[in-house]
Amino acid sequence: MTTANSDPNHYDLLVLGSGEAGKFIAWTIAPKLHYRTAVIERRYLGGSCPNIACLPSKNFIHSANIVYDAKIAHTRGILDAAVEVEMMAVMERKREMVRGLMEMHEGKFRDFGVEVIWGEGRFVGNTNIEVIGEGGKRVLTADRIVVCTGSRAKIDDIPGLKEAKPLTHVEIMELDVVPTHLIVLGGGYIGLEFTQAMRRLGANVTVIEKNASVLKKEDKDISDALLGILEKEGVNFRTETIIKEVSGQSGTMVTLRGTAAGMPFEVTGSHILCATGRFPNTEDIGLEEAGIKLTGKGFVETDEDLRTSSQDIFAVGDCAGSPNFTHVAFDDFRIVRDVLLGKTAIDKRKSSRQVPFTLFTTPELAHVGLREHEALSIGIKFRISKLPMNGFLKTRTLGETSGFAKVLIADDDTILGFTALGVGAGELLPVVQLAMKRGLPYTDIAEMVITHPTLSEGLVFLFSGVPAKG
Ligand SMILES: Cc1cc2nc3c(=O)[nH]c(=O)nc-3n(C[C@H](O)[C@H](O)[C@H](O)COP(=O)(O)OP(=O)(O)OC[C@H]3O[C@@H](n4cnc5c(N)ncnc54)[C@H](O)[C@@H]3O)c2cc1C
Ligand SMILES: NC(=O)c1ccc[n+]([C@@H]2O[C@H](COP(=O)([O-])OP(=O)(O)OC[C@H]3O[C@@H](n4cnc5c(N)ncnc54)[C@H](O)[C@@H]3O)[C@@H](O)[C@H]2O)c1
Repeated sequence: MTTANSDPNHYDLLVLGSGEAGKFIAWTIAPKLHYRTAVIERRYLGGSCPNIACLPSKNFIHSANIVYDAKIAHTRGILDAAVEVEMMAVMERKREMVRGLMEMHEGKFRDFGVEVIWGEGRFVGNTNIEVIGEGGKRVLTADRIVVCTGSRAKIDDIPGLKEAKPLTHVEIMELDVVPTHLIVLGGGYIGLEFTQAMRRLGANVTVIEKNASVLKKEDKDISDALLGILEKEGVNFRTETIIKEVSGQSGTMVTLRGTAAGMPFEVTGSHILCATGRFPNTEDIGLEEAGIKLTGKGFVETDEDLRTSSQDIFAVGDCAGSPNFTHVAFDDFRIVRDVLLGKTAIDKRKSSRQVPFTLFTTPELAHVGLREHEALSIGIKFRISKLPMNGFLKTRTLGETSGFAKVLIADDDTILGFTALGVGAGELLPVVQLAMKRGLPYTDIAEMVITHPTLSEGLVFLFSGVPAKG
C-alpha cells in the first residue's frame, strides 16, 4: 500500500458508485500503483449494466427472440414447434445470469485488492465522503476520488403518472406475467428494445412518442424502416402524441389521455413502461459542498481528462454526461487510467472519440459517425452508397433480409459515417470503425477478401457501390 496515512478511513483512491468506468479504474489502478482503493456501492455491484440494464435486457430479449423463431419455424420447414411462454422461467434465466455476473464481480474486487464498502455515499467536504450503510456511518477521506454514480429512469411530471406506479427498465424485467397490453411511453432505445421483446412474448404493445418519429436522432429512412418492421409484428405506434394525464395503476388497468397530432387521444392498457430518458444521479450527494460544478442539465462538469472543477476528483459515465453507453463508460475508464498513470494526455480525447452504438432490436440498428441528415445540415460534401440487406447474401440464408445499410464517403475517400439496419448489424461496426479511425480510404474495405457467406462480406458490395467522384 502506498498510503502513508495509517488512518483506516483514509484511501489513496475512492470510487463512488461501482459502474463500468469506476470499477475498471479501481481494478486497474489499485494493483498497478499499489493504491489503497475502495469502491462505495449502495446496491448494484458492478453498476447497472450487469444487474438491471444492458446484459439482463439482452438476456430477456434473447428469450423473446426464441419464442419468435419458434413461431415462424414452420416458414423454415420445421413443424410442431409449439411454444408456451413461462414468464417466471424467462426471468429466472435472467436472474441466474446476473448471479453469475455478481460472482464474477466479487472475484475481481477480491483479486485486484479493491475493498467494497456497501452503503449510500455522499460528499461532506472536498475529500471526504460519508457512507451510510448497514454497519452504520463512516466518514472516509481520499487523495483522489472518482464519481461514477450513473443515471436513473426519468419519470415525467405528468399528472397521475407517478401515482400509476409505472414500470421502468428495472421492474419490467421482474414481471412474472406477460402484460396483456403494454403501453410504452417513449420510442427511444429502451422503449423499442422492450417493445419488440414484449410483443414477441405475446403482449399487445402501444408505443407513445411525443416526436414525429421514433429514434429522433436517426435518419428518417432508418427510423421509418424500423417502425415499419415493428408494425408488421403487430406493434401500434402513436407519434406526435402528448400525454396530459394518467389514471389507474400499472399492473391492473392504466389509462393515458392527451392529444395525438392535435386530436384528442386516449389509450387503456394493463401496464405502462416509462422509457422517456435518463436523469443523472448527481443531486443530494453533496457535490456542491465539495466544490464540484454541475452543468445546466445536472451532469458533473468535466474537462477532456474527465477531471471535475476540483483537481483530484474525476467524474465518469452517465453522471458525467458521457453518451449513455457501457462501451463509452469503458472508454472513460481508459482516459482516467492514463491520467492517473501519468501518461501524456491525448488532445481532445473525450470529445473526439467514436461513439458507435447498436440498438438490439431484430433487425439490429448499428451506427457510427455522421448521419446523412447531419452531413446535409453542416453542408459537408459526401457520396453515398446504399445496399438493401438482401445484398448481404448471408441474410438470404437466414431468411432475414429486412433493412438496409448506407455509408457516407468524403471527397478524400475517407468514411464519414456508416449505418446498418439489419440482422446482426452490430457485428459490422468494428471493421468500419477501424478504417475510420485510421483514416483509410473506403476502397480498402471494398478491396478486402472477406469470407463468403458472412455478414461482413456484404461490406465489400456496399463500399464497392460508392459513386465515383463527380
Ligand atoms: C435497460 C437499459 C439497457 C441498456 N442497454 C445498453 C446496451 O445494450 N449497450 C450499452 O452500451 N449501453 C446500454 N445501456 C446504457 C448503460 O447501461 C449505461 O450507459 C451504463 O451502465 C452507465 O454506466 P455508469 O457507470 O455511468 O453508471 P451505472 O452502471 O448506473 O453505475 C452507477 C452505480 O453507482 C451506484 N450509486 C449511485 N449513487 C450512489 C451513491 N450515492 N452511493 C453509492 N452508490 C451509488 C449505483 O447503485 C450504480 O451501481 C442500457 C441502459 C438501460 C437502462
Ligand atoms: N442498445 C443500447 O445501446 C441501449 C439500450 C437501452 C438504453 N440505452 C441507453 O439508455 C439511454 C436511455 O434510453 P431511453 O430509451 O430511456 O431514452 P432515449 O432518449 O433513447 O428515448 C426517449 C424517448 O422518449 C421520448 N419521450 C420523452 N418524453 C416523452 C413523453 N412524455 N411522452 C412520449 N415520449 C416521450 C423522446 O422523444 C425519446 O424518443 C439511451 O439514450 C441509450 O444511450 C442504450
